[in-house]
Amino acid sequence: MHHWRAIGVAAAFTVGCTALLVTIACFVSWQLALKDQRERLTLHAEHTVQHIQAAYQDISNALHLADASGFKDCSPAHVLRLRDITRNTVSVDNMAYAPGEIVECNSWGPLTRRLPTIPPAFIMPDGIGILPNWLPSQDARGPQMILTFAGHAAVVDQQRLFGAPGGGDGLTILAMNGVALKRRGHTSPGPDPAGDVLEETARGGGWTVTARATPPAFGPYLLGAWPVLRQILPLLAVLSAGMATLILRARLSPSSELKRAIINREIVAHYQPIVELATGRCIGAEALARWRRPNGDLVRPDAFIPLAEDTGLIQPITDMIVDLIIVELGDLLRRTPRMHVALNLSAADINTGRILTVLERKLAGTGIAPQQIWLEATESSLLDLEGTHRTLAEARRRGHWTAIDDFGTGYSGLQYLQRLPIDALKIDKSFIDSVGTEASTRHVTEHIIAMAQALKLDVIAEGVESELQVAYLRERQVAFAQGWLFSRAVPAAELIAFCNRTERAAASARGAA
Ligand SMILES: Nc1nc2c(ncn2[C@@H]2O[C@@H]3COP(=O)(O)O[C@H]4[C@@H](O)[C@H](n5cnc6c(=O)[nH]c(N)nc65)O[C@@H]4COP(=O)(O)O[C@H]3[C@H]2O)c(=O)[nH]1
Repeated sequence: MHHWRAIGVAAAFTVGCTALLVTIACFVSWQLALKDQRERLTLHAEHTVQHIQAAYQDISNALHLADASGFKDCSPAHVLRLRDITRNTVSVDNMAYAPGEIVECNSWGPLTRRLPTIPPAFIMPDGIGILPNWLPSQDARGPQMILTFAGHAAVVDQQRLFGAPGGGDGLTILAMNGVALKRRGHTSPGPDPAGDVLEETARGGGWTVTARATPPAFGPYLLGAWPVLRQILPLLAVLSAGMATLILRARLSPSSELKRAIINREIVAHYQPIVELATGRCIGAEALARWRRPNGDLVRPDAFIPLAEDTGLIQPITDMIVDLIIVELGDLLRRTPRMHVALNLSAADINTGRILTVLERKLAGTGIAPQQIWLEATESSLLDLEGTHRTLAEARRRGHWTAIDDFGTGYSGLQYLQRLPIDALKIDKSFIDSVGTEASTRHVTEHIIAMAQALKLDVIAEGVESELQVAYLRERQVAFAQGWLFSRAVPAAELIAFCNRTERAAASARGAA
């Protein structure tokens, strides 16, 4: 179920990621298109400036030629001269003579209707006046530009003047020397009233030209780009699926699952009672970690403690068990000072001694005495003898009891035991199992008990499952035991009930005696 959910998440991730990648690709290509348009706009403005400069040179020559001709009378010779100049100047459509308030003649001859002159919008440094946006009539030719000098005027097609190469594609010249330009088909100068616009300005030879374009909006651009996008879509989907697989693998790896379990506080503690064989009373319990999965399954420590030890996750687990002991058994321990809880330590906890400061910090102010927390080190984890010695000695100095767990499964001999600062020894279940059997280990069991007693260590038998084993242990003065015969590892509430029950039973046995 858990995996199906993860696969569902991965599928959703793939779709989401593909959509995101498509959006990013579209956005980036849209931005590139805008950048490209901006560059073309700049180029267009620069070309226009160059074009105007060249055309202006021509027009200026034409005006100076007209002036130099000396004609000021609109005589046929004057008109002929104007016609000649017009024909020989590419940019100029017509030449006129207007020394006062009306235009007197042009290259076609004297004017038959009265046409008043209009003052220029601005004057260039060389004295030529310029009037853009002149519409002689509502004819289809569009706005004209009039350049005047010493009574003569040159009429120029404004659109042709600004029709520099590099234009097109919706690029237009918006203004010249600060004057907004009318375009063909537009009745008023200036930008379109709505929408985003891009504008770029270029300067040169006394001319300032602003070019303008309407950039494509994101939505319409996408529609245009869809055929290309469709081609790369499978590639993006494969890329997303690859990423989803990698993430899924990392998420489903046992160590990341365990890490998540720790963060989600899925690690819980069960407690197995330790009983005094002489009275049957509960004298304490061993805290044993369990992993309660979100679906309620309880995972045994053998399935995750080795992984936790390998991946450095054992220390947060130990800390979590300490927290649980304080919260769940705090009341019991405060009420019954002779009771203890045994905490399993990992090799890392023992070698570094870190657990001692953790315990000191966590126990402070709880009313739980250090001697109520027994520290168990498995025999197989005692690799670093010096570190172990230091930590166990310091633990005892702080008041904790120390015990060797699973004794007999490693290679420790009497000499080794003698040197370790410990209070108790737990005999591994495999030796207790041999009691009453013909197994060769049964002699070792005898030997371990004798050895522990010789060293004046408390002995706790682990994995006691039968009365026969109890009788055997009693006979050899083994004081304490734990095992399924008494109780399995149970949640805190059941442990407390078990201890109360054994306490009442022991009291009534004492009363009866
Ligand atoms: N068949 C049988 N089994 C019995 C009987 N009595 C007790 N047991 C089991 O024997 C194990 C005793 O714990 P252990 O030797 O410390 O061995 C523990 C301990 O080494 C490790 N462990 C458990 N909790 C922690 C922890 O919080 N930290 C560390 N570092 N190790 C832990 O995992 C090991 C296994 O723990 P569990 O699976 O809980 O298994 C427990 C307990 O449930 C019995 O009569 N019959």
